[in-house]
Amino acid sequence: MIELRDVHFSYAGREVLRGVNLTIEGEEIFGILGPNGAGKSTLVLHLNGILKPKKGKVIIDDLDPAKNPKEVRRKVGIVFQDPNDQLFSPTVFEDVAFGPYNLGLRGEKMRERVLWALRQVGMEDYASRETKELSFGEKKRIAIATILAMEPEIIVFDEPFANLDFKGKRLLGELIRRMKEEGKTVILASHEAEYLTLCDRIALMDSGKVITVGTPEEILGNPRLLREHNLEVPSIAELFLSLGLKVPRNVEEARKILEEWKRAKL
Ligand SMILES: Nc1ncnc2c1ncn2[C@@H]1O[C@H](COP(=O)(O)OP(=O)(O)OP(=O)(O)O)[C@@H](O)[C@H]1O
Repeated sequence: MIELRDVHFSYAGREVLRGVNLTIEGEEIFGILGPNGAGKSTLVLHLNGILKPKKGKVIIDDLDPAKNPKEVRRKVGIVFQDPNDQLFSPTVFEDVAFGPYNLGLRGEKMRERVLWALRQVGMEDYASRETKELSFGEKKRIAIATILAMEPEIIVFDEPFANLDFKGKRLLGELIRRMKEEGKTVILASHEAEYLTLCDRIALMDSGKVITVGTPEEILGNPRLLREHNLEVPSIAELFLSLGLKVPRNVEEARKILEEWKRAKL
């Protein structure tokens, strides 16, 4: 369980988290939605002790990341917004192997883990490539693999879909759903509401505060609330709402809702 209790944080005296309260539990995909500068990345960096609250508390399964960063980092993996902050080895293999090596994996076991993680993001052919030569989107996928390779119970993605192509987005969406099925907690921070339709719950953040927490239907299906906080209404939400229909969470659900709607119209 992840709990944030009245978390305050300032950069050089400027308060950017102003009393954040949140509880995230068990197998769920939890979205943190907010405009640029809302404090999403700052909040995310509190989840494994990279940043420490100036006031308030973060608790991860009874552990305080500020006091037990090592234990917490085994549980919580964070995929940073910029992959250049995550990748530092000469080759892709070495970058992805860094985490498993530190967890004590060696030899064939480590190799298998690295190749498995690369497969999850569709990058299995990139193991021997030089990291610095990759495109931004390719780096982004490798950065995701470096975290997957450590098999954290809780995985946090900061703007994961930005700069990914169609295949990258599809694979990541499937991966996130699979991780939830495997019992993991997945946290997605984004300013783009359209990427959060797959969430079970979404916290809307603005100006360092959680404004409200709700289901995708409650948050994404509320264009007035989104616009009030300078967020774009997903076109799929706009379309379904204009037809008087529920906002779907994925293509299959959209198809079902439309089929029922067509049947009711006939
Ligand atoms: N290292 C830093 N030093 C000083 N101020 C910072 C630093 N990092 C972030 N800030 C400021 O803190 C506020 C919150 O930034 P943060 O990156 O957490 O927001 P965000 O919601 O993730 O934004 P975005 O959607 O643009 O990624 C912003 O006003 C930002 O300018």
